[in-house]
Amino acid sequence: MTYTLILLRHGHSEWNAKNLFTGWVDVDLNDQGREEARRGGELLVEKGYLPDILHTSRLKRAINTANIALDAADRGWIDVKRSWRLNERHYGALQGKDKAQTLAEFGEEQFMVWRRSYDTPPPALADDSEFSQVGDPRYADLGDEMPRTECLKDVLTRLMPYWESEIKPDLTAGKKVLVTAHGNSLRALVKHLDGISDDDIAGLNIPTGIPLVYELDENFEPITRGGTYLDPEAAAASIEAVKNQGRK
Ligand SMILES: O=C(O)[C@@H](CO)OP(=O)(O)O
Repeated sequence: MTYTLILLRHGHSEWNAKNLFTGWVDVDLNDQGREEARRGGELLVEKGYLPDILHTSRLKRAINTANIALDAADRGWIDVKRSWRLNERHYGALQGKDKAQTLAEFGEEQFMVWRRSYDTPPPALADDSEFSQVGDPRYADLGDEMPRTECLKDVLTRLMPYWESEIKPDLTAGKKVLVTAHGNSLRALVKHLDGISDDDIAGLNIPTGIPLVYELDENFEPITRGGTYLDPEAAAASIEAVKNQGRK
């Protein structure tokens, strides 16, 4: 018995284009992102990976990526589950800040610790900031779990209960599961699936809009470590672009 899990990072957003830290700010896709999502859906058809169920975050760039991709695959009718546990990493006080300016102000080392270290979160975001999500009705059910900042380790901690209680049961039921989420929530999931060390995860980046397929064995371990991108060339180019954000 093998299980099929398809991971899809949302396409380019308005803030990816502006080079701003985004996190939980609910920014929409731009034209490039919508096109990436459509192409992602076409790839699902071309390579024969039609999902049976969708799991998304509660952020519109992931929701709209899924809608566009599934529409392109004539699969808009499948069941959907949404969870804040798939949201992007909360970027704390960096939300809304320019990546290039942050790099110039704090230097390469601190910039990369905030972006890619496993267990050092950025400073917390004040509740009265225009970029805070405190008081947003979509997170009314979170109570004390509402983050003000997160490192990747925090993301993994809040993601794992959802993986166990919602995604794994769908896989066990024999469904092809599509997860549309974010650069850092997918890095956390991939870290878990591939058993990547706390140090090595710093070097892993997820491209926008390109489906990444994991075939998992009965113990939910990848048959091919790292999974398979449905368009490997486009994935390699996009990974470079993500890596170099803030450096233009
Ligand atoms: O700004 C963000 O929320 C993330 C994803 O776009 O950026 P980074 O790749 O720098 O973690």
